[in-house]
Amino acid sequence: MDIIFLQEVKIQTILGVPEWERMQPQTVVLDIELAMPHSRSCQSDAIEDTIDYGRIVARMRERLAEKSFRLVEALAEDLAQMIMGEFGTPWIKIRVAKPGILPGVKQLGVVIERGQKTNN
Ligand SMILES: Nc1nc2c(c(=O)[nH]1)N=C([C@H](O)[C@@H](O)CO)CN2
Repeated sequence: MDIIFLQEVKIQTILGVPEWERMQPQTVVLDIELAMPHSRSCQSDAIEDTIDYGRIVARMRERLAEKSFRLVEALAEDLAQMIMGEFGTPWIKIRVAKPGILPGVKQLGVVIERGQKTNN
């Protein structure tokens, strides 16, 4: 099974529980791994045979501009379901981090994993 990864994708969005935190967009940092449904592109060298990671980044930016969440868990779940539904990946792992939101903590957040890895 082949995996596409995206590391330290920075996106601005409204997120947080308290009102003060939701008053302006903050940066979330995303690390994503997603399974390819097949490995055809390794032989064909054709973008049509793979999941275009540029399109995933563009869709996540659109999504987080139009929606807002209170919890990092809910944000991660929404992106996982969107990517699985729109891009046909059978398995995804998403790490959502908030940098510098709590004093003395560099980053905090959540990691979720959805779907099944297949044996391609
Ligand atoms: N498990 C979580 N705990 C907390 C979250 C969260 O999203 N998931 N969020 C907050 C606040 O938004 C915090 O970042 C700022 O007060 C607190 N705990």
